[in-house]
Amino acid sequence: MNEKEARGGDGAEIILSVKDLTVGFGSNIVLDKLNLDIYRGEILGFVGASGTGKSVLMRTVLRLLPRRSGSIKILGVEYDEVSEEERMELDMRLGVLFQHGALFSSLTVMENIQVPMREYLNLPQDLMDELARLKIDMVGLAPEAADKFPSELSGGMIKRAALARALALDPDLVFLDEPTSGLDPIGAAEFDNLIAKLRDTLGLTVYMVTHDLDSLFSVCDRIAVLGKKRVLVEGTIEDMLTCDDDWVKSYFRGKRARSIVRGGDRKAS
Ligand SMILES: Nc1ncnc2c1ncn2[C@@H]1O[C@H](COP(=O)(O)OP(=O)(O)OP(=O)(O)O)[C@@H](O)[C@H]1O
Repeated sequence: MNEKEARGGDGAEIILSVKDLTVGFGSNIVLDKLNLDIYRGEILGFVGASGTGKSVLMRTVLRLLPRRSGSIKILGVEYDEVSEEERMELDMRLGVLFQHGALFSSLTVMENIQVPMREYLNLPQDLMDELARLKIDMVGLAPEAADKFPSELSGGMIKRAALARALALDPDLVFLDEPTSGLDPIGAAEFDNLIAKLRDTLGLTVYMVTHDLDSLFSVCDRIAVLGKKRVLVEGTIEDMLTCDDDWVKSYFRGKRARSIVRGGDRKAS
């Protein structure tokens, strides 16, 4: 299957397709024949109870963990079936923001953003500086942030710097692991707005593991729920609100969720 053939039923291009994926550690099977498609340009929110395997899935897709069986296709291409050179090209189309930012503490923001550039591209230093400055601006950081070390940044600035690094190679698909955790509600809402803006302006596809109900209600186009070692339900927030599964019901219709829905109603009226 090539890039153009990787399309869903409604014609949307499938950018990531996971089929019958099984991952385990010893006798602990974490994911069992899991299926998931992500469409170009969407923001997919990925939720599930703690310990259900959200990080394991993300790490397996990124080839940081081995799988027992199943297939993972990026833009219709199976990683295992391509040459080393093509694999590097695929890797360049993926950006990752790990939980807590995971910036190199001994490097400045500018140097952190240039790490993927050094790894994958052979560019002169002044061009890398210019590109890094563009990314810094793109994520809403002040130009002075370029020369700061992670220890000199606030939590929100660290997330933005890590996002700038994830965007360093202009990826098609970015993975965000709990991007708003640790931010106050205003910082979290600003970060959500930034993600939505980048999706709209760059055509990014976003895979966001999150526990943040505000993010799920405000920016996610589609939500997938992980449970019982597979994707239990997927759909829009409206689908989640009418779903009969007990965990989905308590998560999306619990007290915290109801206050968000009521808040939305108030804003709308
Ligand atoms: N490297 C590993 N070796 C052995 N077991 C692991 C490893 N990584 C994860 N697991 C196990 O896989 C299961 C799923 O873990 P995972 O971190 O993916 O959960 P999660 O859904 O991301 O949880 P949380 O929401 O708390 O971050 C857990 O039982 C965990 O102990």
